[in-house]
Amino acid sequence: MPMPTPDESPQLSAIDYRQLLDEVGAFVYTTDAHGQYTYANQLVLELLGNPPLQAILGKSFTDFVDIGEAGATLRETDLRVLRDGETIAREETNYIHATGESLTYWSIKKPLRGADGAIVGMLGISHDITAKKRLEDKVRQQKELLDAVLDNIPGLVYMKGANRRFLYANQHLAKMFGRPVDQIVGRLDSELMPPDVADAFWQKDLHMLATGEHYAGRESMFDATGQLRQFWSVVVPWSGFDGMPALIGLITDITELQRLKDELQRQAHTDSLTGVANRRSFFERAEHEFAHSRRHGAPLSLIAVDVDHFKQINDEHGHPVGDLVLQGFVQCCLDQLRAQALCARTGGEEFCILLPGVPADAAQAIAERIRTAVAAACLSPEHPALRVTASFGVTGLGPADPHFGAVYSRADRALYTAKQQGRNCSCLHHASEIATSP
Ligand SMILES: Nc1nc2c(ncn2[C@@H]2O[C@H](COP(=O)(O)OP(=O)(O)OP(=O)(O)O)[C@@H](O)[C@H]2O)c(=O)[nH]1
Repeated sequence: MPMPTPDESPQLSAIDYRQLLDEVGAFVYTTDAHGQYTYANQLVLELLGNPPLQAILGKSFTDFVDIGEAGATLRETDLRVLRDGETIAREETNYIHATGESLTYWSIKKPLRGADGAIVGMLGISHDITAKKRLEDKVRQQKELLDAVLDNIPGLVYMKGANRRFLYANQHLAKMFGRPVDQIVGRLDSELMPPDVADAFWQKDLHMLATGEHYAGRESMFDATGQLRQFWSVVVPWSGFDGMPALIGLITDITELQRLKDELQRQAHTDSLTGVANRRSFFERAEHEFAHSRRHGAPLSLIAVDVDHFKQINDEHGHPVGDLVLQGFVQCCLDQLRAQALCARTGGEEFCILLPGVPADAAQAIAERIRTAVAAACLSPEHPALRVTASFGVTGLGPADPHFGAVYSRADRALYTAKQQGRNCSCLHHASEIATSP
């Protein structure tokens, strides 16, 4: 069917146009050059309180509706249209004092010109976008609220898509990467981390995306300042927007917690006065070394040491000096030992030195070296005349030793012999000697 030409289309009367304008769903009005109504559609009349059209002619919006200070802005805008001929399209929010309502419009105002081009009035079309605006405000507030929660929980939160790109990052994660959030969102994980690290994470991610399983585990990573940090990471698969799979991650920085745990563990294994291993830690490590030497047929020696007449030192110089002597004594021992040796305080003034890989004869030579160094040392600088000696019981692991306790007992007996022999000496008990003697 051929389309009618403009000339053939039915002519609309002024009344028809008015009815049409009442139906457009927007506020439509015209004013004269002074900003006073010359026409208003039904919606405008309803807004003004339903006066007849005749009653509003020659009057302006603010004659009907009190919008307080916003009235000045409104008049200023109208002036720009009526005086300067500008077309203005902008959002306007009017607080209606009578109802306490705040209404927001998207308003277009343009000058109406006469045949000579002079401005004779203004055409205004406004859409009520209050509901849309309220919805936007609500969404914005909810986003701000969510951001406040996610940025203030003490954790690194992110969302990553199945394409390896970050969909969300909170401020803590941004700080860890040393970049603003908008430089993280949309980026590939491999752009933010060393590729091998990103690939290792991605392997885990792939598994979760494929199986829907959750992940929880410890991870470590360098932060933006180059510090190695420890994390507890929990990752949960999510079906995502429009069914696009994604992963939600919550990472807790446990660096400090781990440091405290390590420190507590160190303290639990260390003698607080001398800084060497304590008795419990010594026996744990000794059992381990015993088993290792057995398996590999490697030598293992033990030196049991006791400071001579230590009670006398305490009695003559006081307990604090006794403490200093113990610390100085340990330093003397350590100075003579290699890193593989384990020096431990097993009692008040009793020490043990475990020597993995060292045969008994060589262990006695080490004991002698320590003994000579201790006897020559000044262990308490405030008492230069104070001389300290120690006795040493030495033994090596024997084929018949059923457990480390047997080695320890033999070293202890060797130490007793050294004490019996007048102190400040070392005594070696070979495993074979003990096996043959009752
Ligand atoms: N200053 C100090 N003294 C300690 C500590 N632990 C134990 N002692 C003291 O060490 C002394 C050990 O004395 P004894 O077991 O009689 O041995 P000794 O005097 O060294 O004599 P012999 O071993 O036979 O040469 C005691 O006086 C304990 O009070 C400590 O941490 N600091």
